[in-house]
Amino acid sequence: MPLPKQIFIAVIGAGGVGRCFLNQLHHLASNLCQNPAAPTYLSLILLSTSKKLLHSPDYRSLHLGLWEEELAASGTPALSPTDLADYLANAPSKVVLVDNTSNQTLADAYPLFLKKGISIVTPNKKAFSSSYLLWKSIFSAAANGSGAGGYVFHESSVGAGLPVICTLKELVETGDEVRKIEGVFSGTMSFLFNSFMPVGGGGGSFSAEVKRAKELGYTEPDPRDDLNGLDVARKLTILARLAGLEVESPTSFPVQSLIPKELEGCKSGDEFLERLSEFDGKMEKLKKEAVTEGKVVRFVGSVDVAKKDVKVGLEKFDVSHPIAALKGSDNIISFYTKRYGDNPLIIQGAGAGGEVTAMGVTGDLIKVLRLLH
Ligand SMILES: NC(=O)C1=CN([C@@H]2O[C@H](COP(=O)(O)OP(=O)(O)OC[C@H]3O[C@@H](n4cnc5c(N)ncnc54)[C@H](OP(=O)(O)O)[C@@H]3O)[C@@H](O)[C@H]2O)C=CC1
Ligand SMILES: N[C@@H](CC=O)C(=O)O
Ligand code: NA
Repeated sequence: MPLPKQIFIAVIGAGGVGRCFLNQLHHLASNLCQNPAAPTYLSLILLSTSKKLLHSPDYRSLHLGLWEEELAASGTPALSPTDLADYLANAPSKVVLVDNTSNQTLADAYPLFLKKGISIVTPNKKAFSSSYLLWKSIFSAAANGSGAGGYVFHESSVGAGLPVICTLKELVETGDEVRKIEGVFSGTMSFLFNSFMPVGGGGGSFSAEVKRAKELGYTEPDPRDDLNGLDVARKLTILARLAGLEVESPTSFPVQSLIPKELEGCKSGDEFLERLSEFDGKMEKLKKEAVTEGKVVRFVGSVDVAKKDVKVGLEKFDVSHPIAALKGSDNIISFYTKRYGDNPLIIQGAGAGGEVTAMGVTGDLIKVLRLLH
């Protein structure tokens, strides 16, 4: 009978994605500990939001079924990344940190966690799409880079749970030549244009659809980060880097913003959402122009690897184009490579939402658990 293995899990962020991840973790933990061939005990030792912290000073497992009540009752504030790294590095077995936030300070500390042997799984794009220096520091510290530290996986940082990053990595690692990546990379933008400007006419007002996208959990915590194009620019930065381009930052190439000039000074996302309807007329005009030409408008992006060209913005499409036919929060990502020739490898499906994003995070956790065995 093999010895049971224990892995400690620390989860930061319990919002739309974090909440779904915790449910999936509960399911996974129950299954793994019952595996008679190789039982693994996943112990949740820390759970934190920006204001509250639940943690186990003696590394005993917290109750996965009761996290919500216990976190709500906690009066302890969150730990700084340095204190968090010290606490996790002292755990008596391997640790996986699950970052379900969009926090930049935490992302900046990934090299520190990895060097201490802590593995990371995350849907947070910030670490992989900020400076190229941070990208290099992460992968030179990680065991699945050129370092000796923990493992790092971030499938849900592009296309939510869709297998986008693992596919691109396999194309590259098996010696294919990736020439161009293009498509719809934002669940929010896809939802907005599919519902505001559907093929066949109709659709709600643009500002009402933005509010709906937020309610459905598709947007970033602040929806302006979607509408300014930066979320798509971050995803393309990640894909371009994986395809071999040294993209310096998500602002080092052309990105079209849909934020009206007059609203650039809004103090909060809520103020922005309140005032957005003042600009619905502008979006209606865009819709009318496209309809007159028998087309629809969609928010797309592309990486041309040979030309080292990355761009993000609005484009018009014939109503018969596959991009015009997308539904809901669907992403569509086409990889043009030497091996696939003129018929690209295409990945399509929901590109935002708590459950599908958490699936990518839980899938990454399973990959780390296999490597830690
Ligand atoms: N939603 C989606 O469809 C997708 C999301 N993602 C990514 O997943 C991540 C989470 O998104 P989502 O769940 O929608 O966002 P939410 O805003 O719903 O949740 C964010 C969570 O992170 C917590 N948090 C923020 N800052 C900190 C901090 N400094 N320390 C501890 N906790 C913190 C928040 O706590 P508090 O409430 O106290 O602020 C909250 O619990 C983001 O990086 C997003 O880009 C990726 C793909 C798809
Ligand atoms: N806000 C993002 C969430 C996933 O990355 C999107 O809408 O695609
Ligand atoms: Na993905």
